[in-house]
Amino acid sequence: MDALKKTVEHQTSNGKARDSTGNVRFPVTCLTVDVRPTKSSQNQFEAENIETPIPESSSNISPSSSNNSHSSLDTSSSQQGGRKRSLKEANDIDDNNLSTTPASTESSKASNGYVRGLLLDKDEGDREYVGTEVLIVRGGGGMGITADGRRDHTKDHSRKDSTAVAFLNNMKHNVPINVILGNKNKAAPSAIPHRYCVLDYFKVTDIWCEKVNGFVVIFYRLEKLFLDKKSWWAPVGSSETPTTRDFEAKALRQQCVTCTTSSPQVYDKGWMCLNSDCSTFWTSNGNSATVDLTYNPAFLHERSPSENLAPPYLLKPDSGNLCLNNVAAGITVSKGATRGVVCGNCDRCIPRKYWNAWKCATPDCGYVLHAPRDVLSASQVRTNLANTFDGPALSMDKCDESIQIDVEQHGLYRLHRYHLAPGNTVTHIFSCETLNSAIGGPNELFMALPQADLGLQRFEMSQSMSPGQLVAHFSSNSGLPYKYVVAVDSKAFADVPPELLNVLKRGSWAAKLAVPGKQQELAPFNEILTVGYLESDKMGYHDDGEATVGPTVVSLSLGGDSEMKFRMKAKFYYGMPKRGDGGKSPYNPNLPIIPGCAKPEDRRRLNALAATNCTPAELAKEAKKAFADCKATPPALLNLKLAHGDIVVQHGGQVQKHYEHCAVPSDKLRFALTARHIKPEGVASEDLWKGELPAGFDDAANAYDGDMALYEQYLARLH
Ligand SMILES: O=C(O)CCC(=O)C(=O)O
Ligand SMILES: [Fe+2]
Repeated sequence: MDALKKTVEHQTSNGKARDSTGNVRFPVTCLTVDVRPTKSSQNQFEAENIETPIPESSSNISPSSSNNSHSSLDTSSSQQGGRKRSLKEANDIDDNNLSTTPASTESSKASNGYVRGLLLDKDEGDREYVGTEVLIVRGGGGMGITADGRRDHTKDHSRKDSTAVAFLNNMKHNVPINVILGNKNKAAPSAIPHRYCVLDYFKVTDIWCEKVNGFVVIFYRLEKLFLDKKSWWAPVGSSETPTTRDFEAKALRQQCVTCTTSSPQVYDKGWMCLNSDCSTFWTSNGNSATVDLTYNPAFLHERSPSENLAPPYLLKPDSGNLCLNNVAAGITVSKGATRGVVCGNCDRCIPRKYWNAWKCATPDCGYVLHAPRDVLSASQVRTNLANTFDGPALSMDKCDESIQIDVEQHGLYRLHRYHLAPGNTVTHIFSCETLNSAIGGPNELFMALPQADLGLQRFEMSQSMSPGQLVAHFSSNSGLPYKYVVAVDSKAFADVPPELLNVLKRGSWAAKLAVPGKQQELAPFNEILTVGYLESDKMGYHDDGEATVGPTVVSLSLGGDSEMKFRMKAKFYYGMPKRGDGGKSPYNPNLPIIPGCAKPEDRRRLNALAATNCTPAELAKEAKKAFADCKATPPALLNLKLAHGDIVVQHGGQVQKHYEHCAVPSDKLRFALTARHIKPEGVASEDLWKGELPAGFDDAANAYDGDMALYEQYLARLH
């Protein structure tokens, strides 16, 4: 049975899409939707932002036909990113090619050189055309703010740009594109019923160059792949699809006498050479083309026969049921399954907001599709089985030379304590196979968690440019309510599955090892945040330094591997919030020079200069010179390679104040269970009971002891 799963990840375009008011003008971008069918013909959308602004319509032809079926994409799609970061930061997982802010070039690479889908939404500029069977769209990139303050083309497009190469590949290899229309598109021939609606499959028929604002811009003509049915977006009352078509009727195509390139007659004013390399490009009788152009009706009316090639999957499902039970284990955690499905009742696209189900948000629809609960073992989701020895694990962590490390062994656990500042540490406690497979250990915990009713869901980002946008990872809170960017309800410890209390005990054990001799500083943990990462989910850079949270944060990692990276916040790394922003955030001589920061010698020199009576402009000039060769984003100074069963303890206010961390899982399913001490004074009195632990929980006899008996057994085997 075919069904459709789709999503669009809305991503900012690295600040480029902000208008003069500083608001992100979303969506000015065109998202390519990478559509990949699975074995079971479930159709899956994976979106990539190809940053293609679409110009406004200048003309419309009268539409044809009638069929009101449509599929829609919900705006509440998931966002790569994390808990409490700004969107800028959410998109800012910088090093090791982990950028989540692809420029158009990167997107095309990610689509393997083909355009899989095209989103046409809020548009700008001229000459966009959205007909019922033909589209004319402008390629992305090359936009900027003009001297008179308008957003327009400020750079030439090149046929070598990855977007252009991808469209050309689609045209030459006859690969269809799934087109989605947003309801902010002014060129749409009829009202678009949902925020995003799937139009149909289209093929690329022509690619040519024009001039917009004096710059070369590449245009694409797309034609509906199958012409037998009236397009659902045709205006009501428009004529039906003709039963016969004249496929021979073509617009004029003429070879240029200067460059011999053939161009179609796109505009009714007459033919022009549309090869941007030609000296006669975009001229008519020796004069540059005017701007008040209307399309050549013959070019718009051209049609080519439907292809013999059937599309790889149905864009609109013929049934709402996904046969997920019949497919390989892991489908519900694979990237495709992290996306939306089309509602079986009302065609709306439903994001996977809940761990266990897709639930349609259309009022009174009531459609729910349950995600089967695959019971996966940790070894099924781990691709890198490096830490699967019986004895203490090997370390693969990396850290900057400024960071001192204590290496210890506690039973079968290896412990690395990284000193970011005196009394401020990040401790990595490495597990191993013997510990993981112990009774009540990480293997059991990992298999039990997805079955437990933790209420995991993707919450809405409060700072999203697109209301309703969801964070990428699933989370649920237990114990005292933990307030960060998303409003997460909390389950009382009295009501949580025993596995979470087991995690809490392990966390307390780990914190005592990580922060030796400071037992009195360790306020008891009274909250656990469970974060579930499906394939490709990650958490962007953020800190855990909320005022209501104690100084010790401990996380247990279960399932897939992950990197956990720590970097200094830009302000502390460079001595200014952001390097190279034209002096808007000037160098601040009062910030501490922390070991591991960029150019400490220059910082000292700048600070000495600041202590003289130099002007702010002189200081800014010197700072600009000193940091001219620095990358804009600080590098990770500590990169922990977390494996199943590993525990990380962050301790000390400066870890959160001066540094930020991110989690980048590499496998299909991972949980991070993070315990904190929430200061009760910030919690509403009616919620305080939620943090109360069952009687006997704190008894020494019930505490986790680091599985010391297993260590003894291992030693006995060694000797
Ligand atoms: O996924 C992880 O290991 C880290 C999670 C985290 O940083 C957090 O929940 O604050
Ligand atoms: Fe965190």
